[in-house]
Amino acid sequence: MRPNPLRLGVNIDHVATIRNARGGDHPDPVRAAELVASVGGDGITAHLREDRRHIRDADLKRIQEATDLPLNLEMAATEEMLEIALKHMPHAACIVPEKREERTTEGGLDAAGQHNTLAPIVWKLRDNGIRVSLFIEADERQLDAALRLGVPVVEFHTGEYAHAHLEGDSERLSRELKRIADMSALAAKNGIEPHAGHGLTYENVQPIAAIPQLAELNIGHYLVGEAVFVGLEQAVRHMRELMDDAR
Ligand SMILES: CC(=O)[C@@H](O)[C@H](O)COP(=O)(O)O
Ligand SMILES: NCC(=O)COP(=O)(O)O
Repeated sequence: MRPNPLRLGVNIDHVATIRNARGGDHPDPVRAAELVASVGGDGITAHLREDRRHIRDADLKRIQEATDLPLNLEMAATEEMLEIALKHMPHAACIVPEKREERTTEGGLDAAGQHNTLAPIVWKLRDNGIRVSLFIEADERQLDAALRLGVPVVEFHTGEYAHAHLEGDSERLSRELKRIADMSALAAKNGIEPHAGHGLTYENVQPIAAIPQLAELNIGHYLVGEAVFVGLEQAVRHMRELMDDAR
């Protein structure tokens, strides 16, 4: 069986982090989105955090106007974010868990424990034609909950996998990889399109990219960091090559 094509969504949040460090307008995440489009990235991901620590409201419209690439808006499950999503109508909305004090998204969304909170938000987005995705751990209980919510897409949080790789813990790494592979197969079998992302790098991306059912990887922090040394275009191109080789 030939695996599905694997899309690369580039998360440009941390271009905005650098911009915000000085309060001006440089570097502009919109310019990053244009560069991603020019080198064949498949989509732009942007997380409008409740505390606006990187992407800001005004960036969304500017990103949408600057490129034709589909925008995947990462958002917390709140009324405020729902309203913003409905105003901007991104191609996709990925519901993520959010804690103000966290350094980054530390785990997956508890879709199983929050069905009643998530359901009206998921349905409202879906009824307005936005492709809804849930950012969850690769775990059967969470996948079941995603099925019950009727979402077309889940994105598996690869943070634990990335930590295991960083720490050189090969046993944990194999375990994490297996659960992402198993849950990707189960999602696809049940008609949900599996995506993955968080903490992916040149060094750890290939085993994930080789999972045949995965349709999209969303990668940001590492690419923006690497862009400091080689430029964003080259960083995206190289990531794309590694993903294609792994396929
Ligand atoms: C949900 C997720 O994983 C992304 O939004 C990404 O990591 C954004 O960066 P921060 O988590 O650092 O805000
Ligand atoms: N959903 C994951 C994402 O968009 C990118 O995460 P990271 O590569 O910035 O860790």
